[in-house]
Parts: sequence; C-alpha cells; structure tokens
Amino acid sequence: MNSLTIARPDDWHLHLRDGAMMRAVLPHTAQHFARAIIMPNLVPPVVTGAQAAAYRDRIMAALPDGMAFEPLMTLYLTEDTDPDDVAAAHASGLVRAVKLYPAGATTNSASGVADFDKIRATLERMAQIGLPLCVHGEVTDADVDIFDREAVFIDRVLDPLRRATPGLRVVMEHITTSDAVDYANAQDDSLGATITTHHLVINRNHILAGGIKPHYYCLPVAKREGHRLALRKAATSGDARFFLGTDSAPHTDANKLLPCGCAGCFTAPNTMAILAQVFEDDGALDNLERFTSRNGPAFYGLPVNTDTLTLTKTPTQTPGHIDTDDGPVTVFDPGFPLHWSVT
Ligand SMILES: NC(=O)N[C@@H](CC(=O)O)C(=O)O
Ligand SMILES: [Zn+2]
Ligand SMILES: [Zn+2]
Repeated sequence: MNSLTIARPDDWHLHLRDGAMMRAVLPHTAQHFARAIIMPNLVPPVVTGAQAAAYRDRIMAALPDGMAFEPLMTLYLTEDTDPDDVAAAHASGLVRAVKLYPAGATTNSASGVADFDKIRATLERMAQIGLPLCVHGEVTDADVDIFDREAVFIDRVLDPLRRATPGLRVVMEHITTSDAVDYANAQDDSLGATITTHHLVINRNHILAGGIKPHYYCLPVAKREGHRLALRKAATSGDARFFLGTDSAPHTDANKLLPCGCAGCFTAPNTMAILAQVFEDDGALDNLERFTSRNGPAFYGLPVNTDTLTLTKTPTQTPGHIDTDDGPVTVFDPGFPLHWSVT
C-alpha cells in the first residue's frame, strides 16, 4: 500500500500550554488533527468553567488564519471543585471531560487530589450527566517503585473509584503497562484508554541504556519491552476501548536538560508518520483509522470527522526541534527513519 486516506484524526490527550509555547506548538497539531482534548495543567490550573472558556479563547486566538481546529476543553479536578460549576460547563458544551491528577503525580499536579472523599460529589454528578473523567493513573507514594505506580493505582484507586461511582465514564490516560491493557480489556464500554505514540515506540532501555536520554523521559515512565508489546497489540487491534492520546507535552530543551528535568515528549509534528509505520510494521494499517479517528469520537459521543487525512509512502524528515520564543523544543525521535508522510 502506497497511500492511505483516513477520516481526519483527533488527539484525545494534548498539552498546548499557553503564551509563546502555545503559539509555536498549536499549528503542529492543527495541521493533522481536527480536535484535541486539551489538558488543563497550566500554572495556575484550569479549574473553573470561566477559566476553561478564557483558555479556549486564547487557543482560538493563537490559531493561524486558514487553519481549522476545535479544542475540547477539560477542567482540572481539585478537592474544592464545585459540582454545579462542572455541570454548567458541561451543559453549555464548553467542557468535554474532567481531569484527575493525583497530587504530585506529574507536571503541574500540585493542585491535584490527595483526599478522594473530597471529590465524591463531583464524581457522582459527572456520572449522572455522562461527563467523562480522564485519569492520570499513578500512585504517588514514595514507597511504591516508579515502574509499579500504574499497576498499583489500578488496584488501589481506579477500580475502587469506579465501583463506588457506577456509571462514571473513565479514560485511563497514557497507559504504559500490560496490567492496564488487561484491566481495560475486562471492562465494559464505560471505560476507555488512551495510548501515546512514544509508548508504542520506546521501552525503558531507550531512556537509560547507553547514557541517559532526557527527551525520552515522560510520565508515566516507559516500562519493559513486554509492556510496550502489549500496548502495540492493544492499539493495533482496532478494539474500541483504545484510542490515540498523544500526550504531546512540550518543554523547552533548557527545562528538559537539567539535573532535575521535566517529564514529557513532544510528538505533535511526527505522530501520524510514526503511527503509520507502527501499524504497517504490525500488519495493521487497516486499523489505524480506528485508533486515530473512530474509537475516540465513539467514546466521547462525538461525530467522526467528515474531512480526511492522506498519508503517502514518501520518506519524511522530521525537524530535530522547533523554535519557540521560549527557546527550542526537541521533537520526539522515534529512532528509525520515517517512510510515511502526511500530504
Ligand atoms: N506526560 C508527561 O510526562 N508530562 C505531562 C503531564 C502528564 O501528562 O502527566 C506534562 O504536562 O508535561
Ligand atoms: Zn499524565
Ligand atoms: Zn499529559
């Protein structure tokens, strides 16, 4: 196959940031994706409906003329979140999901949740109105090994939370383990799971063997090869529970290359070329459209995009970095030449 046309993709987990960084990274997403679930972990976080509306306006103002893109806004769940504000933001069509960060789990998660009893009322309201909860699924306990934090979260937090809130629609974000794949496979269609581009490509050796590679450091951290293969199988299966959330998370090189560097891989520019190759290598090009363009809208109850994206078998050179007014941002290097280009 030398050319592939699919319904235009969406990105169900994206960090656009704000200001100069947003202006630089937004066109890379809008070029390939019609819509994206916009993560609310700004500083300060996007907690209220009013803050989400203002953030959406800033995104639309930063969109270059002639580009079409719809940001699907989220609210950052805190222990002080007002269920009425959440319900109003959902009813107006502004907000498509609420994001749960366990306090301290990842970039800008200090305002996240420590006491899960304090979010009960909001979760119950979300279950009533059908508003999905997107979850960064890692425990934060210092005594749990970082490579085990996702699996432990499923047992200790996610499964009890879902049992306590029947009907709540939940997205396990950026899953990295076979434990998460197995859990998702055992649930009904109230559960979805996003998978990033980079977790289909790298395992923990890529980060640590032969020298430390800060640009491969993200959270949840990439796991053993067996886990990567489980993610590949889930993503390429076509199963409706699994869909693309790139978690494209730009940080300047200055902030990545520190003694204590930031977590995140910037994949917006080359995600579609990488995914075409991943699916081709696994003999699953026929399922690429399900993963990038169909399963996500089905979970979120949105129409599939009517316009299309065409990939052709032409080598692509992804730039090593993009320039922003805050400094350069390195683009994720898959470690193999890319044979597919978006045309
Ligand atoms: N994935 C990451 O490593 N980083 C994300 C936060 C997140 O999605 O956990 C970021 O905002 O930089
Ligand atoms: Zn996260
Ligand atoms: Zn993220």
